[in-house]
Amino acid sequence: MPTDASADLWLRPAEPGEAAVLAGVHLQSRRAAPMPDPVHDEADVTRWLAGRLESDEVWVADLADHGVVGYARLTPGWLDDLYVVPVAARRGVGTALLDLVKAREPAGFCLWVFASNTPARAFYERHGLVELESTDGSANEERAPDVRLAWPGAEPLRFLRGLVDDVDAQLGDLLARRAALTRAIQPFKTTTSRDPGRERAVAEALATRAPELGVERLERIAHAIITESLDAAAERS
Ligand SMILES: O=C(O)C(=O)C[C@]1(C(=O)O)C=C[C@@H](O)C=C1
Repeated sequence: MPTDASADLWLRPAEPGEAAVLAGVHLQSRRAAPMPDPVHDEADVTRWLAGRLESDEVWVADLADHGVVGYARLTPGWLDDLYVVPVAARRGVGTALLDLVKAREPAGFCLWVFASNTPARAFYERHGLVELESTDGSANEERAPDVRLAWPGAEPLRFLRGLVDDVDAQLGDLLARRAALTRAIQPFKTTTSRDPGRERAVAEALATRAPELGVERLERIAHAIITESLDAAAERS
């Protein structure tokens, strides 16, 4: 389909045989951006994208004078890839792809961006995405800090509450596990008094995972969790 941005720009679904071309776009745009070096070579990326083309929704941007210059890859609720080659920069290709993704995922979606990629973060901010949590990168292949972003869609409150519900489901499981451990420890203790040193250490450990909250807040949160866990344990016995 032609885009509003330019009569020369076309967006169309990717074809099954395009993995090699898209791998070139992927690696060229990665190398031009302030991102960690790719951990996979072109052959690996091509093989991986060939698989993704079978399962994911992939849209390609074609510029009349350059051919394929960008692509976007979506899975339900996520924008997994959005890459534009440097030669096509500032021609509205990224915006056109992002607008298409918004139209395809009107309820909202998330994506990950490397923390170091400040141009991409500014681009997404200009386009109404909001930054969610930051990580230290230990869960990604590059081991580089990253940030989750959300486009909250047509009904932001509904979309963001859906994300809260997902996290609360995990938090509930973690609270159940933690309360059970607090209970299991008690019979092995020689005193029923609380151990402020241990509780401070718990808060400090939590702060390495949730720096946005800081040790003092986490100490209060841990205190409430431990108080209620001890109370629940006492009620059971
Ligand atoms: O480690 C202990 O001594 C516990 O009793 C467990 C626990 C906790 O739940 O983390 C609970 C109470 C103490 O004040 C400190 C820690």
